[in-house]
Amino acid sequence: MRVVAKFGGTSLGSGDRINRAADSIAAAVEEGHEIAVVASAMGSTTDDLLDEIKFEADDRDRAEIVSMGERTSVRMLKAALAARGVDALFLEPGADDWPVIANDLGEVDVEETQRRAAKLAEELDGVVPVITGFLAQNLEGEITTLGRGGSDTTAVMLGRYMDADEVVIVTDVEGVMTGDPRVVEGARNVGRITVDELRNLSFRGAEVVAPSALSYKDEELDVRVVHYQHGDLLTGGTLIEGEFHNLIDMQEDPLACLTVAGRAIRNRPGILADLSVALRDEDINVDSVASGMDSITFYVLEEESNQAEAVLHDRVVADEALSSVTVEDNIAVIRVTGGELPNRPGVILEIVQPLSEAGINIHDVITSATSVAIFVAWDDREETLEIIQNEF
Ligand SMILES: Nc1ncnc2c1ncn2[C@@H]1O[C@H](COP(=O)(O)OP(=O)(O)O)[C@@H](O)[C@H]1O
Ligand SMILES: N[C@@H](CC(=O)OP(=O)(O)O)C(=O)O
Repeated sequence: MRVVAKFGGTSLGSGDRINRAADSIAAAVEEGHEIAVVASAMGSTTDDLLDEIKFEADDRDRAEIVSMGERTSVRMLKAALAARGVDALFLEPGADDWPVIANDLGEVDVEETQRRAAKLAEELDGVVPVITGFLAQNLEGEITTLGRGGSDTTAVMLGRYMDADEVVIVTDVEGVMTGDPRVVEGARNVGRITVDELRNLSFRGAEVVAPSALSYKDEELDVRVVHYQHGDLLTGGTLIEGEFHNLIDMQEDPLACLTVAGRAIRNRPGILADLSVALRDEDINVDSVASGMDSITFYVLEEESNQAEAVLHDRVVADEALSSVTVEDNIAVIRVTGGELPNRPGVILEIVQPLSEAGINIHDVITSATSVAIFVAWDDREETLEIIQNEF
């Protein structure tokens, strides 16, 4: 099996941990696997280096300084592997075989990186390359970085472009857990999770795998998260499944929008739950909810609109602090999911501006960490879809 194993800062945080990392790599090589290693800076080295820049330094100097973290780790790990009789070499920007090319903003040159990674893969041949994570080289040959947490991106991207079977992210937790074990008690390993689910979580603070790394995951590439104490790179931990979806998707059937207004919405805890339970009890599936100060809007399939209206009307009649329910049919929703949406300043404007120029009335915009849903009239859906497709 061809494996890219990424060791995070925590798994290389001391000489003892580097020995442990080298043992696990040596064991996998011994079992006959082809291994490429991606190494982060030891422990908190990146933060420590950045903290010591107490002077004006341009981006180039900062990248040079911060790169010393990863450049130290790969030398340590390569030497630890050599001490175990493993034939290894270290790779950093500037090396002949260096694979990761990006501009000074950290945007990867996909074509060039793919070409170089494929070449590196051909040359694996019994030698373990230990590659600096997080670092890239621009087309002028200068050092740049992929941004904080970028070693995960190095690993998953190289895993994909080197045609690896598996990427293993070695860190200080058993895997992806039900919550951050540093914060919640009793967190347990989820065992399996889809890449889209994890990407949502990682955009919202679960730093176990960087979100930009997950964009490179495709169906064929397994990504596993394991604890550095586990010892075996190829079993256990959490398996991240599926393919990252970057898509523009139009709901096939028309929706109806039901809006409930009343003062209860502003000041009564549990009102959203009450209304949701009433709909659930009638088996009505809610597509989306948009909550304002004085009203709540539920989007449901249009074919369920009459039933939903009756349910909500019963609640309004029974509750003095609710005033009215109203329905609009013939609504379409177009969702833009994935990509670098959350990192793209002005992304909502990029969508709504051309729609407004085309005279399309936007019914609602609902955003999440990794998606934007645009609600428009059913008759405007084709034109809206076309405009959004042109924008992305
Ligand atoms: N749901 C979660 N599952 C696992 N770890 C999580 C989760 N949410 C947050 N974390 C945190 O992510 C940390 C691992 O990420 P990070 O510190 O970046 O590791 P590394 O140095 O190996 O890259 C864990 O120590 C844990 O506190
Ligand atoms: N060392 C870099 C890159 C990185 O990915 O680190 P880690 O794997 O420890 O999260 C950083 O701190 O941003």
